[in-house]
Amino acid sequence: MTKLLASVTGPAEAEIALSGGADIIDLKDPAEGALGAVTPEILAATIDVVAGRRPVSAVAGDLPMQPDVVLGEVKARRAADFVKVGLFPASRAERLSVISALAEIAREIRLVAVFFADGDPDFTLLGPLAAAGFHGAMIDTIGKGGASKAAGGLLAHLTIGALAGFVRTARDLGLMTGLAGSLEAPDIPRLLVLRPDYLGFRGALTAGARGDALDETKVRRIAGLLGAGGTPFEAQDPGAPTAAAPTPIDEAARDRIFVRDLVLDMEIGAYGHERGRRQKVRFSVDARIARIATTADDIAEVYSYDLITDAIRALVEAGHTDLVETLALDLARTILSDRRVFEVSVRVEKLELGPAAVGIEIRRRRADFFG
Ligand SMILES: O=C[C@H](O)COP(=O)(O)O
Repeated sequence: MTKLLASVTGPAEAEIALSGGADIIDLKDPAEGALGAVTPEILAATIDVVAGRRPVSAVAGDLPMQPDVVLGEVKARRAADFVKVGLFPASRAERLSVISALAEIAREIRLVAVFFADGDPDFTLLGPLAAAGFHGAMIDTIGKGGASKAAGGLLAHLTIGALAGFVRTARDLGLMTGLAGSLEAPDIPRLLVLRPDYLGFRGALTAGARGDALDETKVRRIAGLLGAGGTPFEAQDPGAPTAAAPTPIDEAARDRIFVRDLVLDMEIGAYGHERGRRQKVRFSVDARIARIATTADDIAEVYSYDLITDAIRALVEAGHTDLVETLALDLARTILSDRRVFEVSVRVEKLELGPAAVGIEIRRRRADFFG
């Protein structure tokens, strides 16, 4: 299950984060920048208060990409369970020099590299990070609050497809994965689809601005959304299938979320002439969900069509697919992995093969994939 990383300023906020249900206590000074570090003394005091109840991570600071500087700051925080090291904008050679300098301590200190979605992220560095012995890799944003908040968080800078590629590659390399960057409640179900090891929050957990104190109610709400797998409606779904035999659909208890006629260019087809080029494919998806409560006005509580378009785009960006059948099944499986969705129809049409659109339409229920 995807865990909640909560960035706190010290022992007092660590207690609030723990009471609210955070899984990882992450030390950070928001006044000092995206990865503003707390002092080793505050780190020690927080580790004392947390007392092993949860892992404690610490950021090394907003640092220049100079090996000696980074190495020194990381070593000063070796008491933490994880130390997060930012890969700030710099040349590839400079970033690589920092990564290889850290290899000497990667056996004794669990290192997590932080890419910045708005800071020239270079995911080809995932291989060198794994080779250097890093424990994990995550994405965050440098811009926080104010004007940059208006510019949006993580999803304003990287597509779901790019994030899916990051999580997949990092996981294949054996790295723990995390995503963060001015995340808000509605982002949670969209990112849970990617199954990162954790999502990181600060701004969404405070009473107001990012520098304000942590608010336990807000931590609890975000923890609840993560713990529910982004599926707060599950308990209200009276007709959720539990056995292999399909239950009859109670039409009155269902609502419908749809995406119609989304046309994207993608690599698809089993013929030689279809390889190495993109062609237009039209997607239409109709998802049956538990009836939405008449009081629901919070996007975080409602299954969103964003989840459908995200799933389509992630599959399209994942690379060549031979068959529309495979594509339709993968899409149906992804959409039904959200427990709020009871049944889905997926239509995939290739638009450039002849005078007519050709393709497939399938209808599946949760029990078809998940028993
Ligand atoms: O590591 C996670 C960050 O502290 C996230 O902070 P933010 O949600 O304010 O961008």
